[in-house]
Amino acid sequence: MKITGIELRLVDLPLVTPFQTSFGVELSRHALLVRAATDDAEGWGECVAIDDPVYSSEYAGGAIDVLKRFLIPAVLAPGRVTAAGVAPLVDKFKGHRMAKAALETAVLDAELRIAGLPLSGYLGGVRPAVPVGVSVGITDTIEKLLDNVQGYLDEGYGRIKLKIQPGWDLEPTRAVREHFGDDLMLQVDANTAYGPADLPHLVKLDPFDLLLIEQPFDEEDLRTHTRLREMSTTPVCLDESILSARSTVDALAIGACDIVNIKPGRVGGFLEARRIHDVCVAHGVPVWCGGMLETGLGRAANLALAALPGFTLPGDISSSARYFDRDLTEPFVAEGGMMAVPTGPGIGIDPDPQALSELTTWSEWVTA
Ligand SMILES: O=C(O)CCC(=O)N[C@@H](C(=O)O)c1ccccc1
Repeated sequence: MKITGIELRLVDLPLVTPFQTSFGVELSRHALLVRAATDDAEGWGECVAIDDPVYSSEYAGGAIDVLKRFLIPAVLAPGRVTAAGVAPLVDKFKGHRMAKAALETAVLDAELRIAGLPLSGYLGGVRPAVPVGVSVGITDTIEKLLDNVQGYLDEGYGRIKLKIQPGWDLEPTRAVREHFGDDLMLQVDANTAYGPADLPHLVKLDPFDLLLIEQPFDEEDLRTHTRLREMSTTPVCLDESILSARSTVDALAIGACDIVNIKPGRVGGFLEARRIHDVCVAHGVPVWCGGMLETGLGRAANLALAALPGFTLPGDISSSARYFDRDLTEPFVAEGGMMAVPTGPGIGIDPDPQALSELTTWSEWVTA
């Protein structure tokens, strides 16, 4: 496939409410989009890097720079490219998995649109709809948290994920469990906010019968995750530590997790995400699809991945309205805790031209 040009575009989607995690408060989603133009179709990729390098080392400004100066020229140089050929072309540039993922996805989307093949079918999806949950940010009070959770349950979400951090963990988790009962599918996400000294404290989450505790310790500290699994009955899930199929094998080999959160943007794209899925299925480890406040473009692609057989736990693929008054695309809506997998070619959805135009804050064409 010949790519005639690549467009980088920043869009600014205000969040309906501030989203507080252990690493900061998001007020709006500044998403970096990559559009691959060919004579027969265009493909879209969404870079999940946020504004500041506080979730991982990547950030939107750095992704723009590495895409413009290194990744895009490497992919355009041969004159023709396939999606499977993107990773080998950019492998010499270390890291920058989120930037690489957006570029690979744009090329893959264009390729599949030309072939008339939905991303889900291409990846090996087996479900027409997938279970989805919702991520609930840290709030000022327990009462506000309970109101927020009630609101999401009223919208039909079956799984609740609570953000936790030191000082906001046992009490909010206990309050939600006691208020909504034992049947609620409930999990927590610490985003690396704890250290080895917190092991005895985190074991106190066991009585709340959580689905999992997500990434309590540093991305590079697999051993303390292993130690927590030895001390606690709550399944341990990794997020930030899972960068590739190789790092997944290492994490499983030392018993660092029971469950894996797969985010295609974090691991370099959907092809590596599928490899991680396959490694986990081979080890009997359940996976679910994490979210990074994606617009409908990234949400559509995540739904395709979540249709693979090993994705047996609800993903963070909430309705567009959970985050945005106005999405870039037709809004995604969860019904009864489920969301339909797009069936159109490629990611199966296009940005609304007016929304794209009005929400764009910057764009630039990069050609060979
Ligand atoms: O529903 C979503 O898209 C967000 C789910 C979520 O909580 N993502 C968290 C995470 O750590 O997993 C996150 C949010 C913003 C930025 C980075 C990470």
